[in-house]
This record gives sequence, structure tokens and C-alpha cells, in this order.
Amino acid sequence: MSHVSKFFRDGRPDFEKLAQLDDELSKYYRRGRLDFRKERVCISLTRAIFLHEFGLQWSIPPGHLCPAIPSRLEYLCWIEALLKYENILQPPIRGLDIGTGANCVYPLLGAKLLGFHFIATEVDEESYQGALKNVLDNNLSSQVEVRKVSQGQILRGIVKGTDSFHFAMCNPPFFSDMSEASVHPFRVKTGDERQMVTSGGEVSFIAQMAEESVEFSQNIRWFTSLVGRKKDLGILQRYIQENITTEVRRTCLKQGRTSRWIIAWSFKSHKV
Ligand SMILES: C[S@@+](CC[C@H](N)C(=O)[O-])C[C@H]1O[C@@H](n2cnc3c(N)ncnc32)[C@H](O)[C@@H]1O
Repeated sequence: MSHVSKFFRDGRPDFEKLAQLDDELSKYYRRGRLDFRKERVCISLTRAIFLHEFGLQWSIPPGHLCPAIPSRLEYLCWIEALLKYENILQPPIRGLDIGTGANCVYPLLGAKLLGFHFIATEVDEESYQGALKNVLDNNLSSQVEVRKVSQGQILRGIVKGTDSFHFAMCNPPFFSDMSEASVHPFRVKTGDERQMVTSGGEVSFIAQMAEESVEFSQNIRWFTSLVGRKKDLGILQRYIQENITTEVRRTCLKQGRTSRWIIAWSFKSHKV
């Protein structure tokens, strides 16, 4: 059973119910369908889910990544299950969200639905301001701190000596250039180069995170990241197991026609 089933019946939002509740979304709901090839429809649906399902105010500046909520929730719920399995769910659960985006999706959902506390990092000024607005609009400042970081910083310079987190999570920029960002036939691509592209793509980003994690093995129990391509998952798993730690987990998140993966690694020495 999908982890998100506890939040959505059948693991997905009820579009018809949302269209009845939300005046703006109702304008786009025609003959029982929403046209996900249109950016404004995706944004309107996401805003309506945040508001009517979870009581959260949500907005993004133009051109920023609009998150698919079920798959983002799936990632959070998988982390919750991982911590529960290890019996380390004593609150407050503290997470580090690397690259939170203007949408600030993981801290908003994690704080509101699971009671998690977050430090959320962001390198892009407009995304940082957007994330801050989402936190302030929901009075979540006591649970979520957004930090502006410098280009190239992932963990180093962010995690300090006595900091302690149950987990780090990340939805990294997947692509090495914009031509790699294939167009999904049924869903418009939201987000621009700043959010989607990093030099060397996701392998390089996650490998750097893994290399830096050695230094913070005492500060963070589980290091995790989304991976956008299956072939990259294999490369990263081998790299981490051979060079960083043998304690590696992986899972596949499947939502509709899209598959993503999570890779997680840990240093057994860390005690929360
Ligand atoms: C694919 S987006 C993910 C946004 C959001 N977490 C989500 O899941 O929709 C990646 C984000 O990471 C940010 N980013 C890139 N490099 C970063 C770094 N070294 N530290 C923090 N944020 C970074 C980008 O500006 C972008 O907002």
C-alpha cells in the first residue's frame, strides 16, 4: 500500500472534490478532467491541494517549480517509515532539506502533517524569498528555518559542530543542461534552468553530498536524496557502497507514469 494512502484515498487527490471546493480550480475542471499540459492548471491544483487537504497557504513566483504533491509526500512518508523502523521517532524529529525551492514543499508538508522540524537551504535568492514567504504565510517559523547558502555548498558550512538531524533530504537539480530535461507528454514542465540544472547533473550533486557526508556522519542519521534516473541510481549506489559506507537503502517511488528513486545512506556510528 502506498505510504500516502493515509493522506489521500487511493494515493491520489480527489480532483472532483477539490474543484467543488475551489472556485479557481473549478474553472479548469472540464468534463471530469484537468489539463496538466497547462502550467496554470498544475499551479491551481497544487495550491488547492495545499489549502483544502492540508490547510496550508501556498504560492510560487512565476517560472518556479510546481511540485507534484503525492510523490513529494511519498518521499516524506518513506523517511518517516525508515525512522520508525529504527525506533527513532521520538519528537522533535529534525530534518535538513537541501534545495527547498520557492515551493518549500517538503518543510511545509513535513511540519504540518508529520510534526517534523526543518532547516531548509536554498542557493537561489528568488527561491529563498519564495520559501520564506511560504513559511511566514503559514506561521511555521518555529518549525522551519530557511537558510540562504552559497553556490557549491551542500552540507559543508551548513551543518555545524553540535547540530543533530535525524535525516537530510534533497530533490537535486537532475540535469547537466536544459536539453536533457525531456518534455513529459501529459504534464507541462514547470521550473527553469536554475532549479533543474547543475554541472554534472544529479550524479555529481549527490556524489558531492555523499563525500561531504563523511565529515558529518555524527550529525545526521540518514542522508537521503531523490534520484531522477535509474541508471544514475546504480552508479550512485556503487559509488557510495565502495567509497562512503556499506549501509545503503534504496526505493522506487512510482506515481502514475513517472518513476523516481530514493537513495539513502547512513553511518552506523551516529546516535540521534
Ligand atoms: C529540483 S529543485 C527542488 C525544489 C523542491 N525541493 C522540490 O522538491 O520541488 C532544486 C533546488 O535546489 C536549489 N539548489 C541547487 N544547488 C543547491 C545547493 N548547493 N544548496 C541548496 N540549494 C541548491 C535550486 O535553486 C533549486 O531550487
